Amino acid sequence: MDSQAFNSPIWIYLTMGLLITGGSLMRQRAWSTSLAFLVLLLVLLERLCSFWLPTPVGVAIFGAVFWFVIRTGSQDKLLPSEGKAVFITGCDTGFGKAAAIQMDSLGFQVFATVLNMEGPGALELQKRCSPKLTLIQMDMRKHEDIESALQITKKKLGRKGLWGLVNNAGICTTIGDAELSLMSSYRGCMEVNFFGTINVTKMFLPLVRQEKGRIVTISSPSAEQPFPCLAAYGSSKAALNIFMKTLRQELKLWGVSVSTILPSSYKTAPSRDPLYWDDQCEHLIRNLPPSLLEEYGEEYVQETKHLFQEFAKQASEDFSPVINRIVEALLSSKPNSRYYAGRGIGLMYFINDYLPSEVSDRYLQKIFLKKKILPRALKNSKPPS
Ligand SMILES: NC(=O)C1=CN([C@@H]2O[C@H](COP(=O)(O)OP(=O)(O)OC[C@H]3O[C@@H](n4cnc5c(N)ncnc54)[C@H](O)[C@@H]3O)[C@@H](O)[C@H]2O)C=CC1
Ligand SMILES: C[C@]12CC(=O)[C@H]3[C@@H](CCC4=CC(=O)CC[C@@]43C)[C@@H]1CC[C@@H]2C(=O)CO
Repeated sequence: MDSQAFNSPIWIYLTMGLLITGGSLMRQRAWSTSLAFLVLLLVLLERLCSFWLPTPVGVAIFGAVFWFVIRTGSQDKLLPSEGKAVFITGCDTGFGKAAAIQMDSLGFQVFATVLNMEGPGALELQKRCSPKLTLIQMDMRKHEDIESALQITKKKLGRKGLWGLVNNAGICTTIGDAELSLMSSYRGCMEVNFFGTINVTKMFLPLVRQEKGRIVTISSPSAEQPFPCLAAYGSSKAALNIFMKTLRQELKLWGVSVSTILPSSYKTAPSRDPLYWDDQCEHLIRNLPPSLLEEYGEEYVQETKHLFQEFAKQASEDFSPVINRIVEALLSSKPNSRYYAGRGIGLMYFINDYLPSEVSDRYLQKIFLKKKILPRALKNSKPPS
């Protein structure tokens, strides 16, 4: 093919279209026959745009139409919710409480666990939800609590199994550099986010297998991307992610679907409470080895806390993207293995998946914590070349 053939905008559109197609289909797992149809649509659309429109306008229209086709083409049908039993952890606050209320309103038989049966979250659930909802006290660090929750659930279900298990509960015990984070913080995150979640999953799996149901786990992009100062939390979620990916493969035989939800940043309990992070920061400074505190400096640790508290102010207060994804993962006729929930998450993953790590690392540092203070020991030394 001579070089003239490549001066047509077709190659720009086609490359862009296939890149968007590939990325979006991978995201949506829409491995449907629409691929051939979509490629033909790309070529036809390009001919129309390149004949009658200047390239930038043509690319813009082409991109908009293509995105619309992808978005509508990948919506699956939803199964009925009436009478389906769902067990959801961490309903005192945040996504868990909102999801329990939403699922109860959709007719699910909800088993909602809370840490504090007399807390405001539990009282709100009792007030707002139907009598079908069962509140259960459960600290997922305690095997006996999980066992008790399982017995209560089984007694209520009778001969029925469990359609859905929503692993929502999770904590972030510290915001700090990986080197500065205390081992107690690493263990605290692992105890709840990993060991607690897999213990609940293993104990409730027989009930879910009985219904050929769904397991939905709320993870975090910090499990897959190096968010600064979230090594303890991100590591625990990374361990959880690989557990769920493995489980998804192994449970196909049983007809059980396993999905992971990856939310962006939301103003739930941890982000709402600056005092929580003041305490975390004071605890860290009190417990750091003196030599390490000397090398980094207290002002460096305090800056991290202040930047995080500033970041938390811009977190979204509308939880509906997450709640809608949870319901979709429970009721879709073809649930995805992964769901992104929130603004900017697609771009974040595009940068992470397709651009050099230098770019994606810098992007994360820009969007999350724009640190300006250097560790004390570096202030007098030459910057690395
Ligand atoms: N808020 C956000 O920006 C994001 C949150 N997530 C994840 O969403 C999930 C829900 O968290 P949020 O609603 O944001 O925060 P949240 O703090 O409002 O809710 C966490 C829930 O977990 C429960 N919990 C904590 N320790 C527990 C334990 N030992 N046993 C049983 N339950 C326990 C709490 O009572 C609370 O109800 C978590 O897994 C979190 O990692 C993921 C990405 C973003
Ligand atoms: C840790 C926590 C939940 C998260 O996963 C977010 C984090 C703030 C920075 C983020 C931005 C994103 O776009 C993806 C999610 C996240 C890594 C949040 C700070 C407090 C949240 C928490 O404690 C959850 O239990």
